[in-house]
Amino acid sequence: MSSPGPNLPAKTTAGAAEIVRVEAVSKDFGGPKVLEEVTFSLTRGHVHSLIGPNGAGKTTLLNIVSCLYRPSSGRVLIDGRDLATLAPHELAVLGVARTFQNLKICRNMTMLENVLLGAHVGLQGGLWVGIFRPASVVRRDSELGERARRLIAMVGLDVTPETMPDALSYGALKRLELARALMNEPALLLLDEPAAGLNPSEKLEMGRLIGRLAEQRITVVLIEHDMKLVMGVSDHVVVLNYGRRIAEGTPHAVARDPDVIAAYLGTRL
Ligand SMILES: Nc1ncnc2c1ncn2[C@@H]1O[C@H](COP(=O)(O)OP(=O)(O)OP(=O)(O)O)[C@@H](O)[C@H]1O
Repeated sequence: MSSPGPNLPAKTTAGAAEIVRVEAVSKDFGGPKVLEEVTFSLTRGHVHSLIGPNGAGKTTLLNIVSCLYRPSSGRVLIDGRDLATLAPHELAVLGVARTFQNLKICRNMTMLENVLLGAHVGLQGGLWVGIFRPASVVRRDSELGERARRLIAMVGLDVTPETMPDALSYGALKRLELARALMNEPALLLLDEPAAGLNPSEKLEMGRLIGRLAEQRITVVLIEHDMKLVMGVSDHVVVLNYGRRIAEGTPHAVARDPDVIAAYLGTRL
């Protein structure tokens, strides 16, 4: 992953490039709407948090932005491309990666192999290339292996990459998932509750890690219930309640928004 060059512009909202636009998105599953006319846009290289009480529609929205669900109406544009025109596998080409609320780790594969699963490389050349492995394929595999090892270290997993997942703590497995999501050098990273189940020091470390990703110009969308983490790491927060966007803005602004305070029944954000 490349570091930002010295000439990269500082993070500003005004005039900064939009990477995602969610336009009047509604969703139902055959019953009442779980998302209703939700509109907002996300700025490249920023950390955006999607918050709201349980059942507000956060994961549904993330599933729409990652092409797992189609909206019932409205549309989502990534880099100006309407997701309705894309097949789900084309999302990786747009540079979108995600992690899930529940761990999706292959227990019978090493950490390294799990991270390598994040590399979207097809079997170019088919079976014969796979069997005879020309120099270009050997070189590609070795570069991917190096990249996976660097990412394992970057997310702070200080054990040999050949370690089996069963030897890792829950917090370490969350970081392993993050390393796998980074394997394809995403421009847009969608994280569904990356800190759920972590202890306070692991949460702090996850927050630092997310901040470092944004420094590398990766746009992060974070669903998170831990308000300390959200307030500490976000440039921009979108608040959903009963499927509607009730507020958006800086963490400071949304924490003082009366509608947001009411939605959280007075809970201090
Ligand atoms: N596949 C589905 N079929 C039917 N209803 C669904 C489906 N997925 C989500 N829902 C409903 O949509 C609503 C919003 O759910 P969603 O998981 O998006 O909320 P959330 O804000 O992510 O909640 P939480 O914070 O508890 O994870 C809920 O009422 C849920 O039951």
